[in-house]
Amino acid sequence: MTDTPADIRDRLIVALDFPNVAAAEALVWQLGDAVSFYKIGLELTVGGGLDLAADLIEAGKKVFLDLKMHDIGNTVERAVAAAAERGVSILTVHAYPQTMAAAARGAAGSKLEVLGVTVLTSYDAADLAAAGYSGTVEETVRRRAMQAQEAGIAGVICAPTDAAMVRAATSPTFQIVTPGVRPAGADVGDQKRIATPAAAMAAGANRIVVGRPITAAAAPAEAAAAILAELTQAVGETA
Ligand SMILES: O=C(O)c1cc(=O)[nH]c(=O)n1[C@@H]1O[C@H](COP(=O)(O)O)[C@@H](O)[C@H]1O
Repeated sequence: MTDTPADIRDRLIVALDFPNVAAAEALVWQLGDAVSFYKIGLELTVGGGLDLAADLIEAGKKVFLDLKMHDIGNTVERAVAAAAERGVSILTVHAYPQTMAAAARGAAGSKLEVLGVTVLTSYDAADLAAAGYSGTVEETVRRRAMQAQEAGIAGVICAPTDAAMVRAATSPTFQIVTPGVRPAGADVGDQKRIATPAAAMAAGANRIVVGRPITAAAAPAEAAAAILAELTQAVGETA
């Protein structure tokens, strides 16, 4: 079955990494109907993002609350349950087994998709080693993806360069969402494990997260349209 234009739109999640609601709303206004899914992360949450999440949901948009939770089980379970009540579509936790199991309990019976953050896209092998891990990036991502599936959460966040390996190691319904996406020639910034929107799709990602290539573009609506066109073509090629 091929994707409708609305399905393609839902595959692009725009990261609203802004310090306040006014700046985020200005971008949402500029992007209009072209974008249906927004991510509210740490910076905007501190800047009033939870109220904006409610407004976006009210306006018919989907919201990914990127809080990367990691705490004792009781705290995570209750915080995830509270997020589910807000009507957000996606919530992140760190991909530790105890945390993911608690998150699964908190989301039980709701429509909230909990995703485990495997290895940040700003990490390479040296960063992982410096954090005290002995396995390779690939081994760590694979283990965490399998533990996410075992814990019963919806899927993971991983780099687009990991997506094919995660897809092969997990069930077809397991959700793979990839940040670290850069259209060809775009500024890489602090990301280390990146790929283009088309490559992320071809590797098996369900959705991509894009921030600065849209939010810092001179013409954000045109940048989003170009990425959507690339996704449309990539989905057509993999169908
Ligand atoms: O959980 C995330 O969304 C996330 C995980 C990860 O490994 N890497 C990563 O970049 N992100 C988020 O994805 C977005 C990427 O933004 P850009 O690098 O500006 O496209 C940011 O909001 C990050 O917080």
